[in-house]
Amino acid sequence: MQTQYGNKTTRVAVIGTGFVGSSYAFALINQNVADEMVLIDLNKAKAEGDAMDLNHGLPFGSPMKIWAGDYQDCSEADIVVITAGANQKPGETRLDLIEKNAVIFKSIVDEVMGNGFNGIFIVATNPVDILSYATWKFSGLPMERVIGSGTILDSARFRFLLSDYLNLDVRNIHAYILGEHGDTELPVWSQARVGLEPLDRYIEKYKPDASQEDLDQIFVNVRDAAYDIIERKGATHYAIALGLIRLTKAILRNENSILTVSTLLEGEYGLRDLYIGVPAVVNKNGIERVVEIDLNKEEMQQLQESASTLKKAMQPVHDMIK
Ligand SMILES: NC(=O)C1=CN([C@@H]2O[C@H](COP(=O)(O)OP(=O)(O)OC[C@H]3O[C@@H](n4cnc5c(N)ncnc54)[C@H](O)[C@@H]3O)[C@@H](O)[C@H]2O)C=CC1
Ligand SMILES: CC(=O)C(=O)O
Repeated sequence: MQTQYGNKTTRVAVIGTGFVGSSYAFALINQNVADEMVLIDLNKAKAEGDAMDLNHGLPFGSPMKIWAGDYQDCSEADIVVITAGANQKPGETRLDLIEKNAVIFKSIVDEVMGNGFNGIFIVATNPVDILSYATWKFSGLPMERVIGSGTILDSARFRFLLSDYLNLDVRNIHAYILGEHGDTELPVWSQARVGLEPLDRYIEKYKPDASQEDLDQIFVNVRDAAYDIIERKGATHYAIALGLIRLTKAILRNENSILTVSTLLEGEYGLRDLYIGVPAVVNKNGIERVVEIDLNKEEMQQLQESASTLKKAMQPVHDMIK
């Protein structure tokens, strides 16, 4: 296959084949973006079963090599996607998962690096901002090669709910959620656009029955979507899987796409030494650059508060890297 990685065989390793990992794996076989996919899980039988099941679908799709493997297979991987670890139980916050998932991450990242991995990590496990920072620290890789899914999913939810409200194609809604992938995230209303129109102008002209209460509720529904879905079916996995695919493609196809991912800030937005969801250009090198969009005073304040919540919650990781 000819990809942006030239004629080299492209390999994605998925660590953790639970709801999120297996949904991602299923989506990947439909995208014709990687030549090989290796599935790794503590529960080896689950990874083997998934590999068998996915392989049986290949006659209906594009050629690909899929197998259940182990950490040695990461040495040749271009991307390692980590979706392993505990998920939220009803009522649990993402930050509640930090203690157990940080320990799991230490062992996974040590194994991956110990086997000579030299590619790009994509992290999805929660709390994703803190575990992306942990992966960067544990791996010793440059920051541009450790990317968290950040608010990629939240921005998608925001765009979908706005498109539904305005009865428009979601692809014409340009709006970001920034900050923690979690309870302190924030909507960037001041920069939201419909086509080329600022959202408030579009609403003024074409949606006179819109109300501030409706818009506030849209954000609440975005912020609380994980709780609402987990209450109903125990996990969220399809939309994040597609978000992770979007990120995978941006890397393997060298797209230079702007996505709201979790990345290390080194002074941007007045913040440093934490991973948090902001727009960034993603290409074959990973993070090419953070994009600093104009935030109004209230949004900037909310971002600072979100960052400060994350910094406080990072202590278990700092204790592990002392
Ligand atoms: N970033 C985001 O937007 C989203 C993140 N998530 C997060 O993704 C993570 C996974 O969620 P689910 O797939 O629903 O959980 P799950 O419980 O279905 O799957 C987790 C998998 O990780 C495996 N695992 C656990 N420890 C491991 C280890 N040391 N090495 C290898 N594999 C190991 C388990 O055997 C299991 O198969 C959770 O932290 C969840 O909160 C979920 C949805 C969206
Ligand atoms: C579980 C999670 O992080 C989400 O669906 O947003």
